[in-house]
Amino acid sequence: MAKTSLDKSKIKILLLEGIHQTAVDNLRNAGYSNIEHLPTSLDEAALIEKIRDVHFIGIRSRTQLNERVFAAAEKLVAVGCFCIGTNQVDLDAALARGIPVFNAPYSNTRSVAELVLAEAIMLLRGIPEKSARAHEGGWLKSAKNSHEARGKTLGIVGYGSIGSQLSVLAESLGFDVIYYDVVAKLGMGNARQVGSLEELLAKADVVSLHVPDLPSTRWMIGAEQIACMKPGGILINASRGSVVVIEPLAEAIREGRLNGAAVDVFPVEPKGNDEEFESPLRGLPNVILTPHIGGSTLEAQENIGIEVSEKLATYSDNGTTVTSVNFPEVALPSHPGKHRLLHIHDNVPGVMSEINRVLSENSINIAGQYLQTNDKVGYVVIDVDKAYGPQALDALRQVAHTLKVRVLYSEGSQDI
Ligand SMILES: NC(=O)C1=CN([C@@H]2O[C@H](COP(=O)(O)OP(=O)(O)OC[C@H]3O[C@@H](n4cnc5c(N)ncnc54)[C@H](O)[C@@H]3O)[C@@H](O)[C@H]2O)C=CC1
Ligand SMILES: O=C(O)CCC(=O)C(=O)O
Repeated sequence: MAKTSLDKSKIKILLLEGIHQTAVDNLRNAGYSNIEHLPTSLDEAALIEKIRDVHFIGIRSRTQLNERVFAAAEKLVAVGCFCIGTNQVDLDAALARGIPVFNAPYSNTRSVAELVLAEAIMLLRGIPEKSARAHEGGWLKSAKNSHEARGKTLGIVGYGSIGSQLSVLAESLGFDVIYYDVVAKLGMGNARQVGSLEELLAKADVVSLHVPDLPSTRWMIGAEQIACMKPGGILINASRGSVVVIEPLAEAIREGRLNGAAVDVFPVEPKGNDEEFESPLRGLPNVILTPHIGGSTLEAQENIGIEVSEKLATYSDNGTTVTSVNFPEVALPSHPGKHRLLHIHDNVPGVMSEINRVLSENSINIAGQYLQTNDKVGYVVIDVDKAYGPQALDALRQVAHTLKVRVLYSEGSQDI
């Protein structure tokens, strides 16, 4: 009997952190029924236990997929980050096991930009403090430290998707926009790139951070940088908690050197809504603290659910890895009537000739072959006319430097 693929109902999908229902619906419509959908993240011990028989996992920013978790994930085929940032995933550990990681690079961009703009206006007017006082029965009617946005300088650090979207919205409200980025970028509208972080900090009334978590951005705003900011300046961080050293920021607010701050992301964030949030910023005047909700709008979450689940289903069904953040990108046609082999291996010389030797020795004629590599991994997809026999598959798995082999039969179901 011809070898048959693993039934889709046996492909186990684990979705954590309250990923939007659109993801579940989309995966079900694509034929995947074995879906566990949990509202929270899992701690490392629970995750290690659960991930052993999982083929696809979906997470947001809270779940840490580290080397120890990947080591336990014996059946894992792909990871979906239902967010922009992928710093919570050890991308090299995934790559070393032949596991592509996908994300949603644009779906919550607008949500973050809108929140930051609103916060800039609220902080320029001292609203957090005035509102808190009114809630307590006080009446802080005063124009002291209250400013229009018009004509103020907004300094954006990291002029990528969010930074540039914010730039457009802010300019339409009358901000003068300057930005600092390590890459030369064309400014939107009248926005101007400045040559250094120090220059931006010295010129901006409001500084907003939109860099990814990288070794080069870790703690990039500390005491020295805060001291470079304009007296009475405002700092907004909706990027990552590793970008700003919190204590000097708190001190600058306490001493009145800065007029306000909005912080959405923290060095340590509660693991769930039941855990207490602790921060030196708690209780400080004109400081907006939000629980990492920059991208948490219904619109963004709905779109992210669709986008990332589609990427997972497409990879599962036909091997396409386009937009993966750690993997060689291959765009594949559908393969009616063909049997598709996915071979993932260390990118070292000689692997392709070994694969082709095995195919030739087993009289397997190649109908299509698609190869991409990155500096660590090679990903080759081979379509053939007849089913791979167990002997050929075993030989392909034995090829030195093989990381993972999967077969997708033309019916669309697969052998994992
Ligand atoms: N608070 C929240 O809920 C959310 C937070 N984020 C965070 O925002 C970050 C930015 O998102 P996008 O704009 O989509 O990313 P992006 O990749 O489009 O833009 C990042 C920009 O930062 C620049 N950059 C990198 N290193 C830099 C450095 N040392 N100094 C100055 N610029 C530097 C890059 O060249 C790039 O232009 C994400 O990586 C994520 O961590 C994203 C979405 C939601
Ligand atoms: O929605 C989330 O959990 C995280 C949002 C975020 O920080 C991102 O998209 O990078």
